Amino acid sequence: MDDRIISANLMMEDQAVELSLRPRYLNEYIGQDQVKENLKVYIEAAKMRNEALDHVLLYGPPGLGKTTLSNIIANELGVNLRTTSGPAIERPGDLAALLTNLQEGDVLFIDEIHRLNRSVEEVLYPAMEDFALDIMIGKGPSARSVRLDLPPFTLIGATTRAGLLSAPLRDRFGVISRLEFYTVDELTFIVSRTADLLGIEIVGDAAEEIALRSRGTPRIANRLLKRVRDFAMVRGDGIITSSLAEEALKRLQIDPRGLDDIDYKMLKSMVTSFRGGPVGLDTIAATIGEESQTIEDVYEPYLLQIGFLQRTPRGRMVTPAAYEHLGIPMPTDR
Ligand SMILES: Nc1ncnc2c1ncn2[C@@H]1O[C@H](COP(=O)(O)OP(=O)(O)OP(=O)(O)O)[C@@H](O)[C@H]1O
Repeated sequence: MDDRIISANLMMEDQAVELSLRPRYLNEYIGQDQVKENLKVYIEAAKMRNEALDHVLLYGPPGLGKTTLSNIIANELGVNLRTTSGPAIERPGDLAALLTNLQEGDVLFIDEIHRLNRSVEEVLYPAMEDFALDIMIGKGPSARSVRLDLPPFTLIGATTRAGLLSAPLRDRFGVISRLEFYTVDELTFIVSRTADLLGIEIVGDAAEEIALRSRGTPRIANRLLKRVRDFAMVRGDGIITSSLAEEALKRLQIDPRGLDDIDYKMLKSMVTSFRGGPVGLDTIAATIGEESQTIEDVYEPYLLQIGFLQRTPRGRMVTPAAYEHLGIPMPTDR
């Protein structure tokens, strides 16, 4: 059989599993208590008034469950969800087509909303504010604009950092919620829940073992669980015990704090080439051959969270805790 067909099938299976793992209602969504409690009130109030929920901006590092939460909001409201992403909407007409296909109360989810281009963003302003679409007819001096009414809808935007949005766009969201990294207890719960749903037997402290190395991120926790399951099937009897989990995670080169080789590369190059900093983000990126934005969105937030990195006005600095974790003595004159 054609390799591409096999991998396409595998991808579809993977996606189907992913979808079935997604919690569908707020009470199944673990953690993010503050965000959840507030959303419960806003959703309830919108339902009581029979209105569309105000527009919601969700921000936070990737894999914390922004897409999952948007699905839940639509389910809780009992409306349809249309999903798209900033880079997928190339022209104003693409957005107009999406908006005119919405039904009253529907949720439009735009992932990576900070990547919308300017001309598309401008179509979004009146749509968000007045549920209206301004269409230009003709060109040059005879051009005129026609206003088209849209059904009331809820826009949910997701982004890794709220600061990446232009101010006029950010101001048009009535609800702005930041998703936080999950605690080890919450992640342990998520790992156990996923294991249950996938019929994986996991015993003792193995779920916590995986949670500890998941960088506060459910997506990583679920991914590690699946890889550890592979080891359990091939090297053991399919049951994930604590010692098997530890062994498998070691082989996956994930250290006890969840750091991977890129974190190491970054911290070590800061230590060896820049005496631990301060050093600018772009310099770090160039030194280790990664995109600045990837470092800022994916790697740095967790390193800041666990206190291995510090942001100062003069650049990033490696902290004493990170030196200790790396087993490298800190320069005394720093
Ligand atoms: N709060 C949560 N409670 C339970 N399971 C969760 C939670 N958040 C995420 N998950 C699980 O983690 C999986 C992976 O998360 P997923 O990749 O869907 O995050 P996401 O919503 O795409 O993140 P983002 O949009 O923030 O990048 C989900 O399929 C779901 O099973």
